[in-house]
Amino acid sequence: MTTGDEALAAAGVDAYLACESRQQPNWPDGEALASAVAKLKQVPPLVFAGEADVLRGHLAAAGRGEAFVLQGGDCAEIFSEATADRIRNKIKTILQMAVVLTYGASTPIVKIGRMAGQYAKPRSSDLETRDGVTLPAYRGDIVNSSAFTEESRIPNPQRLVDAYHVSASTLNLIRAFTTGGFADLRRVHQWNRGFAANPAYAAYDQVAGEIDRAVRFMSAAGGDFEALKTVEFFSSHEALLLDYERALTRIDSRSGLPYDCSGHFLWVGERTRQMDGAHVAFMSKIHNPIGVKLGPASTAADAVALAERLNPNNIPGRLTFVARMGADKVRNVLPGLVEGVRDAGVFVTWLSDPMHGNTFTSESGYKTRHFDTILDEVKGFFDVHHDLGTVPGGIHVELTGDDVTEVMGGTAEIDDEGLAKRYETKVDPRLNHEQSLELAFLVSELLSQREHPSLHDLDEA
Ligand SMILES: O=C[C@H](O)[C@H](O)COP(=O)(O)O
Ligand SMILES: C=C(OP(=O)(O)O)C(=O)O
Ligand SMILES: [Mn+2]
Repeated sequence: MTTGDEALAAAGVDAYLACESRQQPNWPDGEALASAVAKLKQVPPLVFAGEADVLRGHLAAAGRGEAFVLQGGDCAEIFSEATADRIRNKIKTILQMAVVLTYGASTPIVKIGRMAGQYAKPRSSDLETRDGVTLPAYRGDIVNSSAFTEESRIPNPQRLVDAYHVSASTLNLIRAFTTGGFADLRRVHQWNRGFAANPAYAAYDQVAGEIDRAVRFMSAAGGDFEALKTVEFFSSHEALLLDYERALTRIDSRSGLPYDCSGHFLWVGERTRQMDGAHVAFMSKIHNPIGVKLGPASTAADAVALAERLNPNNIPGRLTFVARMGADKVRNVLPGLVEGVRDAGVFVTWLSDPMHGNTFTSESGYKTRHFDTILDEVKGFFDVHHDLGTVPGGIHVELTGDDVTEVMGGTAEIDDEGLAKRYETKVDPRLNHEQSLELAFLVSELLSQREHPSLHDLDEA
């Protein structure tokens, strides 16, 4: 055992091993798994604990309404798609959305990618059947391959190590794009102008024009555009494979506390958030800002118990709840949860995931979602917070920067037939580039209706 392992064990990080761990692969080769885990315990961390602390502060601000979170990216990242073009398109889309949202929110936008680590997928079934042939389900590139052959579906521990390296190269490019000039506000704004200039998207031209005037005003008033050439961008993924997450956990040299250095922000999924389960046990010991997905069956008691367990010291920004209720349930189920948490006096940042409660199979057999339902769930989320006087802290969406056809609707009116054109996702349907921007313009409008601190208040702060 290495010294690092001893220190982590002493910090209680291994207590999760005594709990039931759902959604883990059946690795057929225990020795190969042990060897992969041993390698991962030696590699450099992907993120620095200090960066995770900075993000915690931003999430706390979002929980108070002083910032707004945009978390987005693939449902399942794919190793072979970690190319410069695809990563650039995704970053570009998120940056474009962020500029539009900044205008509506009049607050900073906290940008978090479901990127550089989103490789493990929980599944509703262990098996998949096609044309009478049944094989183990695809569980994400970190476990097996999506190709429908017996060989491809065998969990291969070498993939844990591959996931680390692909995450490292993705993160490297993200850091380059966001600090090397690509993210310059004026450049991103010009991309948005291009989008809104398309007659099909004329509905957004007025807001794009207002942003244009705001940018010109800043320029005339001597605004510091140099500072707006770089942006902060954080990485996140579902902490599903505990062998991987544990192997990338390190003791922070500054504080002596354990951080999971596979990403800045990690979340527990709807299928693995049991109070007595291994995921909650593991997450309770790491010091990153963390999230928990809450589906429509969640109760206020569940939410409060999770908050007390995962954030016993009630540290602002430590815990984010990501509500994924479904458009038809958000207005009925979410108020009880938000009220329960508020009345218990626990600090939580609330995000809306309008994707996962709104999935259905189209007549032609595609797993899809409809743009209108996605927007309706976000609206419901804002309504609930408005009625309770609480804070809608951000959105969590599945998107890609490419022109795929996976989600129905939007101005381009993708219909069932249209889904076949470019349906590429290996798990859940993603908003394409244009649908993502549309959503940003529409959410920006909702944000602009929120109460804003007056400039006078900002002065006093
Ligand atoms: O991304 C979320 C889940 O992994 C996904 O929705 C599960 O999908 P399934 O029902 O196809 O397994
Ligand atoms: C698995 C996911 O979501 P949930 O846990 O909310 O189903 C996901 O975010 O891809
Ligand atoms: Mn998904």
